[in-house]
Amino acid sequence: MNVASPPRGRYDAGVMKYKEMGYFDLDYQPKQTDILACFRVTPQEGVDPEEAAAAVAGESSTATWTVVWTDRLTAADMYRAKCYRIDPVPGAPGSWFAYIAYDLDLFEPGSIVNLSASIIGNVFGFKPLKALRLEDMRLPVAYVKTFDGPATGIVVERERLDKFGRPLLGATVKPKLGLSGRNYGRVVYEALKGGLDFTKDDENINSQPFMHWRDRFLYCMEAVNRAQAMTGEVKGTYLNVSAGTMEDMYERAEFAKQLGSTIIMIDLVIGYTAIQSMSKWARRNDMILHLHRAGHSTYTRQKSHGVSFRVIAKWMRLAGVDHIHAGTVVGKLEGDPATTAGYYDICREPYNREQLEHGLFFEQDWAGLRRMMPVASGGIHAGQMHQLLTLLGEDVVLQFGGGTIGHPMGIAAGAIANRVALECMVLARNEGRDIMAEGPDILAAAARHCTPLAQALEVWKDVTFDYASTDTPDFVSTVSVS
Ligand SMILES: O=C(COP(=O)(O)O)[C@H](O)[C@H](O)COP(=O)(O)O
Ligand SMILES: [Mg+2]
Repeated sequence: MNVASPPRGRYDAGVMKYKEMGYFDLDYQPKQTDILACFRVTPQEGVDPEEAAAAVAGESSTATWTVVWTDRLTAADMYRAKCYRIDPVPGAPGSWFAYIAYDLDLFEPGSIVNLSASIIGNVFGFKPLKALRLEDMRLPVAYVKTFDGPATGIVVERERLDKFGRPLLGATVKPKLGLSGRNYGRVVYEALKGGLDFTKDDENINSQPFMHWRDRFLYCMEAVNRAQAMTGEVKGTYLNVSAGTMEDMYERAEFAKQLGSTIIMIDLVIGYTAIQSMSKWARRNDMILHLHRAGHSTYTRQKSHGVSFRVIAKWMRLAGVDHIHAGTVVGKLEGDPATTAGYYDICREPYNREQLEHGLFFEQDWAGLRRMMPVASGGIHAGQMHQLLTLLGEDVVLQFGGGTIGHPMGIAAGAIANRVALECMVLARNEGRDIMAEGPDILAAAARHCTPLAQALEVWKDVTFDYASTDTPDFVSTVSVS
């Protein structure tokens, strides 16, 4: 900001640089209880990066554009966020990583909405900045402990489903809009009978004229019950309870419970408060809570501006969802391998160490909060099973929508192909084989005894989504590679 005349005393009326108002202090040692944030700051031409970083600290905590004497009625020195470190972004001239510390007292306990109203409230529109991105946050244990976290978590989900030692398999019903309740239920039945553990509503299935929500829930649960009886396995279908009001969502969730569903689903676009409310409901009602991250790419995908998905994943673990879409790497949607590995760590580790190569700028102690099951979904098929298992590990739901329902011999055949591909790959891995190298051979060998798998491999053999990722970590490697 342009400041005309040199400042007088700290609390004299007038405009003063943010740096001089106390929002920039490279000597500040963050406290264990501070909330930390790393922003990628791209100032406008001619704006001092340190002043820009101080402005971010100021505008996301206590500051306004001019000195206000009422600061003196508060513990202003403590309440001011402080930029305590600033580094140029490697390979991106004109951008800086600014590390900012916030005192815990600035935030209401147990409220993502309050946290986000400060950290991403209005600072992203600040004129002296060309662009701003929230890269990562460190949430202190003292703050983590004010949230309940996931109601169910990975361990209890596996216990309830009685499924161990392999990824879970799912499918999004397609086409995503237009099916009647009865035809929709047929898709669910075929997919579950064929060998999937879960089917799911898509993000935009709520209660449309072609299929009201009660029709969908009734036909889906009939399909689940029949498939369970057929296979002797526990099955589920994520009933999307997202709706225009909380009252509607509660009504839908209650009906899902009444029908015996093990799992319900919500979309990220319902908002943080609604997500936390549904999490509390899920905890009270022993329900697994699936979150579709619908809408996230509008602000997560570009490196220079927005909020990284790793921050959203952290907020969602606090807010308490059990499943979260976290990317596939090999599928149709954005997903750099290193960045995606960082998201999966946030979901599944009890403690994240700082790992710049995965985009994790801070260590994060989850303080006993349960773990989220990451969901890999979007343009994946049986021919990628070795890559999926290697890249994503075992505690993950692999969801093949088109890759089940698009099978040339029908939905059940698509499900069989996926189940056989998964089981042969898990077996090969457990036998110590190098599945990344031998994957195609392992699948081909299994396909000799499984026509549906042979057909799936044939029809999708050339399908890859090989595009450059937009969101990759920027860091200087400290590991020397010889
Ligand atoms: O409908 C699908 C996938 O369908 P299909 O399996 O037919 O491609 C999901 O909405 C996306 O996976 C969401 O993406 P993300 O998981 O990245 O948020
Ligand atoms: Mg979808």
